Amino acid sequence: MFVLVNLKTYPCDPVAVAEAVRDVDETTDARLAVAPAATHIERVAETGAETWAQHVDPIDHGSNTGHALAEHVADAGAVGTLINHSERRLKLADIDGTVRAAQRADLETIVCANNPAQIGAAAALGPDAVAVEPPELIGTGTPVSQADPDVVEDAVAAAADVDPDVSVLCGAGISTGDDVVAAGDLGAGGVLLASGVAKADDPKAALEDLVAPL
Ligand SMILES: O=C[C@H](O)COP(=O)(O)O
Repeated sequence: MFVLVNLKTYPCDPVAVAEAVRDVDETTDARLAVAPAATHIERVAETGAETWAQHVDPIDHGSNTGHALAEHVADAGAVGTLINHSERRLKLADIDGTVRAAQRADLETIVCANNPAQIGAAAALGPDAVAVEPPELIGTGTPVSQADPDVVEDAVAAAADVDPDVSVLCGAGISTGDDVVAAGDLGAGGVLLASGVAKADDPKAALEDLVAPL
């Protein structure tokens, strides 16, 4: 299972969380990675933790003030990027352009979507993976894998119909190892989570609990 921890803009220490991700990753067969804010990518990547961007823009080198260029994100140490997170929604053409920009910079891609129909459309754009996240469950602590198992199963089916090589993650409210196991039982290849680790008093203990049953 792939466990990707999105730090959003939570007021945690990104380097400390990254060190915990790195250390716990060495104890498990699961794959752990962390997605810090753009300004923290370089420091986080220097810890040795697998580092992802939360967003890049569908642009090339040039006159793009205030944008995140895929090549810059890769140079800073990121190996992949989230695209179209529920808190950073894009138009369809921009999702497509961002997947191409990330591929140009050799960044792995996960396109996020709200529901199975959008997952099918996202999978058609050729990312490495898609992530289904019902927005109403994000940050609630109520795990999608238990509160809305149908949305996960339907997302897995929708992606497989389009491209069986596109992996499916699920996210929203995931915070325990049982939630991760439930996600795997529904066909997900990983989980995308944030508050369960970023807001935990002890992020390393939270990570250890997430991977304990795997
Ligand atoms: O990127 C992560 C998701 O939005 C889930 O957030 P959450 O784990 O706080 O519900």
